[in-house]
Amino acid sequence: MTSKGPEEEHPSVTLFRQYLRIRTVQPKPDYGTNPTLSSILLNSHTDVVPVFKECWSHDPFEAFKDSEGYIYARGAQDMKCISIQYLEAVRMLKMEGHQFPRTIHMTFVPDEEVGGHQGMELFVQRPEFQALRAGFALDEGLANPTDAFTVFYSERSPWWVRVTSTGKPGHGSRFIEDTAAEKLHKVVSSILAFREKEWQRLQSNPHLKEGAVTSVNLTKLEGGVAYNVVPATMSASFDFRVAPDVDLKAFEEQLQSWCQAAGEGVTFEFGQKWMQPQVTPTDDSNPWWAAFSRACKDMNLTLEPEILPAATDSRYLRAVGVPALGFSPMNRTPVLLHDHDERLHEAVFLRGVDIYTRLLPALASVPALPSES
Ligand SMILES: CSCC[C@H](NC=O)C(=O)O
Ligand SMILES: [Zn+2]
Ligand SMILES: [Zn+2]
Repeated sequence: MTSKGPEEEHPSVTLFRQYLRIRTVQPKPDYGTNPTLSSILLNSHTDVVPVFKECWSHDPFEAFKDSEGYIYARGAQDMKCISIQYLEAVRMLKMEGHQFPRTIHMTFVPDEEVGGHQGMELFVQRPEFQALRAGFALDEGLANPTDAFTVFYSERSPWWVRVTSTGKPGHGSRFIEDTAAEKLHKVVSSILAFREKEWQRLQSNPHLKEGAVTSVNLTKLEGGVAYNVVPATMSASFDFRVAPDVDLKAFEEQLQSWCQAAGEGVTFEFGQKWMQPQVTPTDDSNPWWAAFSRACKDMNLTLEPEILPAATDSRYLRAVGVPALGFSPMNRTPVLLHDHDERLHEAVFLRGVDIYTRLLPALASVPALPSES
């Protein structure tokens, strides 16, 4: 039992012996890092979105691997792949005995898919978060079907808006004026006309990517009690995703004026209203970007920097001053997050581990910033 050679040694014993080799001797313990420098935060969320099981080729929680190597599961792209890739890359680097000036932290947070309000939004306000001293963060991005890799340096601001219209009720057989439905229809038309304008702007400019324009969808209509009763109130809910260069105050005034123009008794409320869009600079003035893009270049990876159309926990990190990049190392992969048959090829997954084993040393070795010296 005790005389086994190294190849047979119990992994717990190996880990114990590795730990013993780190010279954490007081009064100058070598904790393996330069604790005066800010750290690298590798963030991932553990929750996934629901499934329509009957629309899947395989049980979405079985992680079935087909004969070609595609792994089918909810979370295969969003974002259980990345959680394990971080862990595997860090494990490899530790196994090879690497140490870097900056500490690498990993966070596995809940509730991203429902807005992060009980997750990252709270966490960034906690002393435990401050204690991590994060200087830079990596978080999720999206797959890219081409050879290139997409990297997200900002996100659109989610604004969930419910417009409520009130008007004259009455019998369904009559020509009633000033009804809730008629006024709601006007607001819906104004907002959908704006949607069309943004869509055309996106279509007509090949340099613009989806995240650079504002999108909106009508996602809910509520109201009414019976065919022959004109209701006194009706509402429409919209999912706006506001581009980061939009003047948010002016945009809110625009919403106000669409409602006003529809008539009396039309109001709106927010279900979600993000007011702190931030952009992580993607030029060499940002040393984190310089290290990230240089490491990618060294691996011959083509990067496509974009604004994320949706919202992730990166917005909370950026809002408290931690520059963040959204990066899911999945090229040649269709974007299947939240979709039926979400899947990832095992070779793409494994390459992602390799990519992180190159990225992490580069990021964790960024020299002291002017603010850190
Ligand atoms: C705006 S809170 C919801 C966050 C959600 N994130 C991922 O899909 C999204 O709808 O973008
Ligand atoms: Zn996600
Ligand atoms: Zn998601």
